[in-house]
Amino acid sequence: MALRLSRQGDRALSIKLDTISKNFGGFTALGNINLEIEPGEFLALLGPSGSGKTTLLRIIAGLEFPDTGRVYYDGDDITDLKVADRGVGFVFQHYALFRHMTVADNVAFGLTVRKRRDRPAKSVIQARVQELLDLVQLGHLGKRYPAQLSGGQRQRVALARALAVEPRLLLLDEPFGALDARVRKDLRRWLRELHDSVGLTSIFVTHDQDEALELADRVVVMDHGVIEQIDTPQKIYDEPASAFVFDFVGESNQVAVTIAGGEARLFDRTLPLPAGTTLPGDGPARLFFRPHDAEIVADDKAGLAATVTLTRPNSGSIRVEGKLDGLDRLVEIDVPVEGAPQVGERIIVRPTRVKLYAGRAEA
Ligand SMILES: Nc1ncnc2c1ncn2[C@@H]1O[C@H](COP(=O)(O)OP(=O)(O)OP(=O)(O)O)[C@@H](O)[C@H]1O
Repeated sequence: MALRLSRQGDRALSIKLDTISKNFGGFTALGNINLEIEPGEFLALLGPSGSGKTTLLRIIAGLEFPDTGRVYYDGDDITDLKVADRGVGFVFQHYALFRHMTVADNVAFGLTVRKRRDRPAKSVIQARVQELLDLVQLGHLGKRYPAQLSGGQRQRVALARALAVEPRLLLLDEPFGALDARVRKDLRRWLRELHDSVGLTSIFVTHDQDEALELADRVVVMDHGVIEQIDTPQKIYDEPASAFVFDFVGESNQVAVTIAGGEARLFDRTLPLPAGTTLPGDGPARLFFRPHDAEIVADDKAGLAATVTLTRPNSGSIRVEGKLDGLDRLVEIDVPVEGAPQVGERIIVRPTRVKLYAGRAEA
């Protein structure tokens, strides 16, 4: 079916945030945020609870106003424009459907509440609602009430409702947060397809790194009201810009070392590092590596000594957990099933790919 919605592709909005900050009382929720979003981009705002994601999304929407800085849509300064005048679609986790209205009436809501002169004819609204329900694959459920739907179906209705007003920008705040893992995964893939077929600009808030990495064209990693990194999912994972990003995105091991004279030192010896590793300046540093970027070697000078505390299957390999010698830290690595060590065995772990960041670990 040809979708009229697909015409929005050429209308997708570009957004620019210029030195946005926001305080609540004495607390800085956002500090000097600069961000440019391309038309048609699918952007994830990723960060731990309280990092400022929702506040930033609300400022982009016009539900909240920044203390300083400007917001531009397609180059126009709309910082002071009210939410109702911005033409934005929302899907929020707790933004429930109207219980007393059918699914079709819920989807039609944004159109039926328009002033008479802007309101499409009843037959046009009906056709549009049907088209949207087909788009979210609920074409046969228009007469049902929200209580008669599953959680995933309700979120799809919420999306159809958000799209009904032909937004140029879709904002989603943890829209699948309350759903079980399986449904979340299905809806995620489906949402990405929907974004591509409708062709709008979408911004998605999540604290789930898998969701951000799987869905987004680019990921904005936030912590304490500042942006730590803006990059493609691949780069966020492979080239984390800070210790925070390395730790927050993906599984990681961390060891405190000291950099001196172009070497990384642990206790009284030099730790051999993979060729090409970039070292920070002299002083305390944090060494990170991912569980799949390590191997077990025989040479006890070639890596970190540990005692195996646990082994378990992990999608085709064996996850080995060990306690590092002399450190109050566990290490986790993935090794081939063949020749995997036993609990209690002493092993030497050699990281094959590491990142080092200046500074000490937070307590
Ligand atoms: N209206 C408000 N009044 C006071 N403080 C607020 C207000 N809104 C947000 N905050 C504070 O600002 C900080 C950022 O909140 P925000 O909701 O943006 O974070 P978040 O990253 O979306 O977190 P979560 O994932 O838990 O939703 C938090 O410490 C929060 O308590």
